[in-house]
Amino acid sequence: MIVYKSTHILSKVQAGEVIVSVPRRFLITNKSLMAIYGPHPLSTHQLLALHLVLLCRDRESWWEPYTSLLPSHFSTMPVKYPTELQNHLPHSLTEQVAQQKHKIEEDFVAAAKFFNSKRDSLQSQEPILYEEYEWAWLCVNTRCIHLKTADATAKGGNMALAPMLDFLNHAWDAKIQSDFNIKNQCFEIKTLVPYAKGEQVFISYGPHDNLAILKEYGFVVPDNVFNYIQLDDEVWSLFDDMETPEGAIIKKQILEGAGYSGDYSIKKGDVSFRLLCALRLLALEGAGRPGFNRRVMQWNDVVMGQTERISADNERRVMIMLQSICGQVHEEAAREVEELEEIMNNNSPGMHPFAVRFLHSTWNETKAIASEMLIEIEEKLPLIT
Ligand SMILES: C[S@@+](CC[C@H](N)C(=O)[O-])C[C@H]1O[C@@H](n2cnc3c(N)ncnc32)[C@H](O)[C@@H]1O
Repeated sequence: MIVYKSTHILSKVQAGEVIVSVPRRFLITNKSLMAIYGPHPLSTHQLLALHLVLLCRDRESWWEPYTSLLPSHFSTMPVKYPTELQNHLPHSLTEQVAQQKHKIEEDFVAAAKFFNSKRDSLQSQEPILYEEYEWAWLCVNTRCIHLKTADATAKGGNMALAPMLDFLNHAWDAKIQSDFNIKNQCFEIKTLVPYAKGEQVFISYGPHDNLAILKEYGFVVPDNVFNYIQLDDEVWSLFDDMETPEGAIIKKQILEGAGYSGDYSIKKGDVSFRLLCALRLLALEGAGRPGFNRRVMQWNDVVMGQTERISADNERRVMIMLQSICGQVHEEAAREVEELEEIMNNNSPGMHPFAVRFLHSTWNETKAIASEMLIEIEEKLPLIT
């Protein structure tokens, strides 16, 4: 069972009011931990996770009211999915999740080594187990704040745990400001909109699409305006399918040289300019043959914003290529939606129902974006003259 904790307003709040304020002495930072552990070779994330492990082991800890409210598991995070579910992740996420797993493993080794070197001076004598460190690492990942003030001793970013503040949930459209207030020495969250008594307060964890939220925090939000579809794999295979091997190399080098290699995407009703640039170049004929350089100059004019298009024919070919890519993505997403529905209906053991539901939702969103794009292309194609 997921225990979803959230923060609600006790009495009416005006826009501009501070809604959460965590005094410096309650922030768990690299500096505050150095006072306990001394100089150390760890990144702040590695050390915060180790500290959480040790805090949770200490039943007498002053922090028990805080640690007892931390999540009991992270089964909705892709890094914790069973293999059967991981096989349904979009390609763009598979590699990132593998990297995250590798990072946790590396951090565990570094933290365990440091702990062993300090074991005599620390009360906790039992060796650190991977499972408990992974849990603590994910707690830090899903709950830390990033302080803007520079701390030269903090490696890998000036992160901190801010107890209380980390019970605030995310909404992509939350309107807040957060910063450390040097006057009163508190980390504060100010709301930019009013709240009525009893309403849940949200903050924004950043302008993330649902796949990024799923990977870093293990949930998704409805109607996320930051959703998009990454299409690099599809674009590169189109280059290989439509060009001779030499032509593909020439065109990929042109994209590289112009700074337009990769990061191709579409979102609701919008094709990224980078993707259009790549497809416009792919639609140019005769790579490496006479006259090609002149056509590349025309392409360059469009890239630089000096003209809007190369030709009607080029635009039409771009639309047809986009149609083929979106068709492919739509087909894959529809298949994944069906397969995940089957998994949901079968109540597969070892799979958290919310994990399946969230992943299903991301594929449904991909399907919807691709489907809308296909309708738009259908309408646009006959109008290109
Ligand atoms: C900083 S904590 C927020 C407090 C959290 N709800 C708790 O129970 O401790 C971040 C975690 O809260 C959950 N969360 C935050 N915003 C959410 C939302 N809009 N919908 C569902 N879960 C959310 C996710 O599990 C995420 O990893």
